[in-house]
Amino acid sequence: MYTTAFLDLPPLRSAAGSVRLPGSKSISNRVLLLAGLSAGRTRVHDLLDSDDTRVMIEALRQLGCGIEHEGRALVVTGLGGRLVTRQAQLFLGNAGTAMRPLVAALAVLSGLQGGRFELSGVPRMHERPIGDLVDALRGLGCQIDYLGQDGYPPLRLAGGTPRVDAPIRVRGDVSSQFLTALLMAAPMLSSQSPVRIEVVGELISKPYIEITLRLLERFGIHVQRDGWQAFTVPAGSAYRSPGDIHVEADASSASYFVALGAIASDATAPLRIEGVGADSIQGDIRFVDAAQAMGAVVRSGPNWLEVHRGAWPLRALDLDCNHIPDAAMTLAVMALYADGPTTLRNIASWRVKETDRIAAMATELRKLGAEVVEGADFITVHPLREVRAAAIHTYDDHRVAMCFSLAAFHGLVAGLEPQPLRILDPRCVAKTFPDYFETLFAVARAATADIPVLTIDGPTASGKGTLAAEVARALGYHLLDSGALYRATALAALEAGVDADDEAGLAALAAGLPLRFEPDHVWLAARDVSDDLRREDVGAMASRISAFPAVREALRQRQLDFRRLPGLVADGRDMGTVIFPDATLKVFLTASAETRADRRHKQLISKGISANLATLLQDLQARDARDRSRSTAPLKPAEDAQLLDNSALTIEASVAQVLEWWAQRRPF
Ligand SMILES: Nc1ncnc2c1ncn2[C@@H]1O[C@H](COP(=O)(O)OP(=O)(O)OP(=O)(O)O)[C@@H](O)[C@H]1O
Ligand SMILES: Nc1ccn([C@@H]2O[C@H](COP(=O)(O)O)[C@@H](O)[C@H]2O)c(=O)n1
Repeated sequence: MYTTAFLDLPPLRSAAGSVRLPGSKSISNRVLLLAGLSAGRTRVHDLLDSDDTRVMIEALRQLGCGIEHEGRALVVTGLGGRLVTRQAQLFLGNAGTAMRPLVAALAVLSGLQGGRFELSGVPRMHERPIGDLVDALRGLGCQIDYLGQDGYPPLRLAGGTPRVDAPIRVRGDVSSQFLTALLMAAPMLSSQSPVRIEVVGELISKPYIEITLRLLERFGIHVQRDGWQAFTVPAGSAYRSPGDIHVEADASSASYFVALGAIASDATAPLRIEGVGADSIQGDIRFVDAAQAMGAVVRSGPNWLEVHRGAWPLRALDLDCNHIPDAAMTLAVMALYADGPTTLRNIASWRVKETDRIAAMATELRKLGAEVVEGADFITVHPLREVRAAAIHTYDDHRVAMCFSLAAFHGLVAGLEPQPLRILDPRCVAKTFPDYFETLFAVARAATADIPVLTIDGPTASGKGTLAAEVARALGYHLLDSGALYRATALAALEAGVDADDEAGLAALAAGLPLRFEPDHVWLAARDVSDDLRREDVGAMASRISAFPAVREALRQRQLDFRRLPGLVADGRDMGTVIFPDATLKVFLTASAETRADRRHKQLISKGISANLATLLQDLQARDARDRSRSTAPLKPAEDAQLLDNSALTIEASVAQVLEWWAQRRPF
């Protein structure tokens, strides 16, 4: 997951391959609560692991449900209708799918059995209306107090005397989650008589109610329906755990990849989406119809989709999106690639989601250069005719971040000069799809020259590795420690007894090294050699063999292969001069030999390795001399490098300086 302050996306050009999507948020949180209310154990497979499900799991744990991991499944041992904890303060982040159903379930339980529960969330949660649900529950006889502003969380649920002698009435035109919440809680009120719930006003987001009804069925509750206006839970209904239940992949998350295929995949290499398909019970699967109307070519199986571009530019749409409120945001970005203005209607619910999504989408699309018209319940987006480099504000809204990543393909629009795109606070995708950007980068392609590289070269122990790792972390970029390749060759040569003067033998060894890099670890075949690579004898051997042109050539392509989306920070001796001469920023890092010897000395001592400062200074000077004087790729600053002497700088100050130089080269 990207936890950086921003993520820069270079211009993207195509997409191919296969993605497996995380579980549906809507299904995950419904299943968790139903499992928590049922008696016995429910083994939940393919559960979404995200911010919103974590708050639900934590709430269930606080309420006394058993939560255990069994392999990759989560086992919930439910309450069986009996409260074991009568008091709790539950923090539910910004998860509407946790807040609304828990309010209903705990209001009913505390009314029937006594108890006092406080439910709160992040500040935005306290701006998301819940008054219609509270009114319905109060109408039943539940006691609920607002702890902040009337009509909004936080709330206190403090008992009461719930009765179902009259139908429960709830508004359906603000959020369908209110009805979902009541449907999931209703079985607890059905011991004596049926529970009838009547919807006041036009019910929005009906497909989400369909999910609720289907999942209630799986848990033994057979709701009788009167169209979309009234629902009856029969008398004597009781939650029954299905034992095992599988969560299908998230259809709303699939929308980004369906759109990606429509924009950037061709028929010879379509984009394949695993985990959700034609048999999905999620309403957002209907996004596929909208994408097809815009020109996508889609094939599907029960739990997979395959998508590629059909019409280009895409065809403009005028669509009532009430049935796909979440996925419709993706259409707003697809509209940039259409042949005319696209209007998305009946989307008033966008205004009370994680943020005011109509305002957010309009503001950010305009930043890119698009013409946008917004109304109370619609948005019209015109295709891009000009484009600007833009830093997209994401409003702590996962869907804003995910759908705007698709704007990075604007270079595919005829006549547009591609511009970099910045997604601010990319971590917000953790709400439903923590690995969204990693998944995107696994299938998206950019021109190699467009993938930014920042190089840090310099002599031994100048702090290149430390600086490079920190800068890569701040930017969310990949990291290449090129010295590790030379060290691995040296280690393999020492262990195989290859002579330090045998250039051809060393080059052959380098070319065939079974090397694998993981964060903070380097593997040689099945062995973790991270510590061995830092040995002084290995460093000395690396310094000798790195002078051979054939060895350098053997390692060249491996280094180039590190240039992957979204970008690379590379440290070594010749990163800026030879391997990545087109790097966006080249830093040449130095420190006095004494300072460097002292740092290396401390580094070794801290690892429990004894070392002599004078010997270290001598070795280091010898190694510098060898690196500087060799004929191939000698250690020297690139002509366009920024020089940084960090003898008197802290690590933090060095990192800040490099990030400042980087920022100066960015258009944001
Ligand atoms: N600016 C700095 N101030 C103080 N210590 C630093 C600074 N930069 C790095 N160091 C410390 O110096 C030591 C050597 O740093 P590092 O391993 O990053 O150097 P390097 O140039 O990558 O070395 P090598 O070329 O041998 O791989 C580490 O212990 C690191 O914490
Ligand atoms: N791009 C590079 C990186 C390293 N070397 C040589 O490898 C030795 C070990 O490198 P460290 O950065 O891990 O110390 C080093 O002494 C260099 O001789 C290189 O040539 N080019």
